[in-house]
Amino acid sequence: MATPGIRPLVAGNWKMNGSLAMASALVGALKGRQGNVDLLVCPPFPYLAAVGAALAGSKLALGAQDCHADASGAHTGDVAAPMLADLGCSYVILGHSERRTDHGETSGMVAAKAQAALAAGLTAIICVGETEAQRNAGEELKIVEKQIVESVPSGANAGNTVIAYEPVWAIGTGKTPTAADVEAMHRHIRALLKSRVTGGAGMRILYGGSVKPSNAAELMAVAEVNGALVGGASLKAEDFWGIAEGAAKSAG
Ligand SMILES: O=C(CO)COP(=O)(O)O
Repeated sequence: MATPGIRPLVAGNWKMNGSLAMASALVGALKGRQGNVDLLVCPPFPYLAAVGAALAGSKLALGAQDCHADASGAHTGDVAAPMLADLGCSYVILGHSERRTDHGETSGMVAAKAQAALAAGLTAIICVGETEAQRNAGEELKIVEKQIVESVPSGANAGNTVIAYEPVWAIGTGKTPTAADVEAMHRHIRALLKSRVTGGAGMRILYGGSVKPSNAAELMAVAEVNGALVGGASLKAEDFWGIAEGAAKSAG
């Protein structure tokens, strides 16, 4: 079992993909399924309401991919955390490396967004991860530690916050770290959470980056891996479910 007592979470980050028709087909195929892992889908903002309605009565949770740090106001094009809660979201992904790169999000901004998410009653999935150059320089533990220290807000606990370790070089590339490298990073994150965060021993730490059905069981069995944040493979019901089954094996 990856961490005794922690139920795995398998989360699908659809990123900027899909259509209304695709969303409804995907959710229709997943909706009746449940196992001994928690399942979450995070569609783009425009599809949240429709996906939320389609998921009603199912065990699948709904999440968004970003929120603003303010609860309301003059921020054209942005979306506030209470709006997401209003739509039935229970999670929001924050600080994904694509947002850190595309929108210049700093860890300080991520912490402010996470604070807003927690205030709205959402669970924040805070993403961290090193670039290939940082790993080649042997700096990955230090980089991720700094991101966690600066991105996780005060008030975070095992019930309202999830950490997702996503090495940037593994996202969408088909490359994954070795199980030993994943374990070293997740153990480092666990030690950090235990020393800094209330209930850090029980906080979920997800792995993300090129997770697919064929590698899910191995990755999910690694010590201190408590589920997956899945990109490309979350767009196909059978692949996403295959990953959930891989995670369920590690759940015991
Ligand atoms: O960025 C990711 C999830 O947030 C991972 O994406 P892929 O699973 O497509 O590598």
